[in-house]
Amino acid sequence: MVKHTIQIFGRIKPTKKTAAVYSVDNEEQTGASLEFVVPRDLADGFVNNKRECYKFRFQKVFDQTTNQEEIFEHIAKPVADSVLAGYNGTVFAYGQTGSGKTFTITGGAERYSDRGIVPRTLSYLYECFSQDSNMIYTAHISYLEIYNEMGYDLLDSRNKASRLEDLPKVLIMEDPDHNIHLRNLSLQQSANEEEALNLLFLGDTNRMIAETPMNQASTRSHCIFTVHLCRREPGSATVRRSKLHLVDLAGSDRVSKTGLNGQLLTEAKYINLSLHYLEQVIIALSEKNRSHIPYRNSMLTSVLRDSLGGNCMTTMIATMAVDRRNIDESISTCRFAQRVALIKNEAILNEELDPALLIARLKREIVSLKEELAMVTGEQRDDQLTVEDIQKLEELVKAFLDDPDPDFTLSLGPDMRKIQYCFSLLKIIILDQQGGRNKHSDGQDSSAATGMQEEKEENSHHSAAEVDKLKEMLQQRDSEIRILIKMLKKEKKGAEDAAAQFANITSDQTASPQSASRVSTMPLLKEGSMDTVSANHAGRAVQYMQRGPQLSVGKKEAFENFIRDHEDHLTIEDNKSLLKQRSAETRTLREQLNESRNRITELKKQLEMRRRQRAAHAAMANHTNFEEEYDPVEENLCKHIEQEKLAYKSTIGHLKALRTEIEHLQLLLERSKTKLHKDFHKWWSQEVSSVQESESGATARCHMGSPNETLQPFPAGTPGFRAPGLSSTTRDSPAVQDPNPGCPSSSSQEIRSITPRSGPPLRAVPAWNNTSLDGQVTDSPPSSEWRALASTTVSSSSIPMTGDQQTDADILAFVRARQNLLSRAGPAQQ
Ligand SMILES: Nc1ncnc2c1ncn2[C@@H]1O[C@H](COP(=O)(O)OP(=O)(O)OP(=O)(O)O)[C@@H](O)[C@H]1O
Repeated sequence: MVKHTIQIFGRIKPTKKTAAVYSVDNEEQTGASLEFVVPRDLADGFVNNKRECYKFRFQKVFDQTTNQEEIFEHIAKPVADSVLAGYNGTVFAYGQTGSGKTFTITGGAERYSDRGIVPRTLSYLYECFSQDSNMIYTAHISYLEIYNEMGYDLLDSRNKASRLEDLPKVLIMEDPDHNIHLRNLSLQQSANEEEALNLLFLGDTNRMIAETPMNQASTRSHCIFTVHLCRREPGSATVRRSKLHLVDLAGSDRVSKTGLNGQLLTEAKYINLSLHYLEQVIIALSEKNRSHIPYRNSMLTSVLRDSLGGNCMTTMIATMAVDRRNIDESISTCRFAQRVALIKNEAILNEELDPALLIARLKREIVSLKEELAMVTGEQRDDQLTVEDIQKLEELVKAFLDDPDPDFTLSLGPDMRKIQYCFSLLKIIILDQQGGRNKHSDGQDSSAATGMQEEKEENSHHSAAEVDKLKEMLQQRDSEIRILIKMLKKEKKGAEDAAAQFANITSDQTASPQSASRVSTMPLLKEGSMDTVSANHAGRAVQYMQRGPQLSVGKKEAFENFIRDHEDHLTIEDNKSLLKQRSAETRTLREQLNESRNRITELKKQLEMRRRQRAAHAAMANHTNFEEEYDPVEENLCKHIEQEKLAYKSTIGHLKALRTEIEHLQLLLERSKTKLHKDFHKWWSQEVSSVQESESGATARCHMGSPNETLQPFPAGTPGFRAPGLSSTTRDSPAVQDPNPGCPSSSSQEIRSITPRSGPPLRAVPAWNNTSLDGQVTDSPPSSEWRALASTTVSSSSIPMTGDQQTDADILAFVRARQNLLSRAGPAQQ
């Protein structure tokens, strides 16, 4: 058992604003200190307004310039090490909203170097697994979000959650031994780093997509990413199970300060309530002789029960913003940390016997004991040795005879049948070796040997038949496997071809096969669905659209503009070019690797040749110990090989790091794309409803003004209505005339620049003009239907367009049919 107090670290968020006066001293022998000096006028707002200096102790305080790597090395790595050893571990970030909790735990979404504790810990854990060949490790991952006292499973892979409530709800259960179980929280096995990172990405995407207006940017929810580790020695029934919780708590801002009302206030109260219960638990734990700890008051404290005052190595990161307006919140974060530092945990090695492995081991022991018993009591086992037994024994005898070590023993266990069989084998071998010399020299021996020989022949005949049967089965399986591989390749090729058409971000051939499969599993657009979008449009829009549902033509165009003006666009482009650069670097490194491998092979050949030559010379000169003689050529070749091997290894290291970076960049891009989609849809629906509102008002007015209008203008689909960024006016289409000048829904309505209330402003584009991505404007109308419509001269009508390709085609067909009918009926009736 390891007793220790919860470790507390401080991290100060970089600021460009005027910072409060504070000082960090990491040189102190007993840890570090953080001191705030608050001027008297500011101090008035605090509980103790007489004080001007507030000094707090931490294990270490990381000032503004500290990077993510240092945070991982100092804070998370030691916890990860104890988890690898079999102890539970928790790292949690606490601090006011915007102080850098998510940045510290998960990381920033823009740069690879901004990776937070979670991805870095995953990389570290999997690296440790691969380096420790004496142990078998298995890892499972869960990702829980707690919001308003309700748990949600973030690893829901259905990708359908648009609200938090769509995610599976997690319920907390307690068994009679007071162990907490989380029902509905999925535990996903991850065999390697990439799978684990994909799970993190899935959880973060769900976290982002499912964020409600009330829950923006995770401010008001707690997120717990957990790695469940299992470690055992091969063949051993003893397993060590440990858990690592990486926790991003909700913002700790005090409600009175936030000035909230309504739903937000309820929410803030919930959060505050759960953080309040967390504080209560922490106070109770820091007090001596407190028997009752109120863990059950909230879901958060129930889940983190082991991490606080239990069986866990726990570390807290207090995140702080030091600009002057945040100083009181930072001081209260420090106060909270001081209390946390008093809590003592007792971490125990979570070692247990795996029942399944234990049963298997006990069964083996029973068999062995039975055999021993039979041997001691002289009881003979009369069942025959199986073909496998015989083969194994023959191999054992061969190994025994081949081993030059005189101490090497033939261990057969306490089974007399095996012992006798081996003896008979040995005898046959000896007799064989004696060959003709002793053959038939003694009639009795000879007949015994013949008897044994016959028995052996019978056995081998028997086993030959079995072997044939097995060979046949093997062939059958081989053919099955070949067929399956062929099918798989075909499937994979189909998927890759489709993915390659649409995904140029991930089209790099050097990307890992796993990432390729990630791309191929994305929903793809149907062929031909892009016919009216320019090639350029198709390229980029499709890249972004891979995640979401198919968009109509107008929406695609609007999306194009939206992408261009989105705040994340530059970051995405930067990451894309970085990805390309890294992929190119990977290609170069691969080439270097191949060259290095070839050089090593060549050098080895030369060395081999040299050795042969020397051996041949020595043989001619009858020179026996030539191998010990110094040969400068050989020495030089060996040196070269070693150098090449070193270079090879270092290139492999580089490649591995590059691969991780590429995978991370791909995930960042995916996340940005998802965000873009989400933002676009939000903005689009806002625009649609606002246009609908204004158009319906205007339509009502126009109706009153033109009672004789035959074709009724549609509220939201008139040519005057324009999807954001999409052509809307009929200015360039003289065939379509405005029946109601001045009416907002009429065709004469000029370009209306729609500026989103949220999201980037979009530029207006003239009707019939297709604006390509590079900004060139062409005169072609956006679709053939439109051209046809123009030529049918639908005068004095406003054609409603919905933006949905199918629906719009139906409307146009209807209009054309009507036009035909009217022209047949004659102009008089029109
Ligand atoms: N150490 C840092 N270096 C650079 N940027 C940072 C750092 N810490 C935080 N940021 C930036 O500050 C912003 C807010 O950080 P973050 O979202 O991590 O805060 P938070 O404490 O998790 O907030 P919330 O409680 O609302 O979830 C982000 O844009 C983030 O990238």
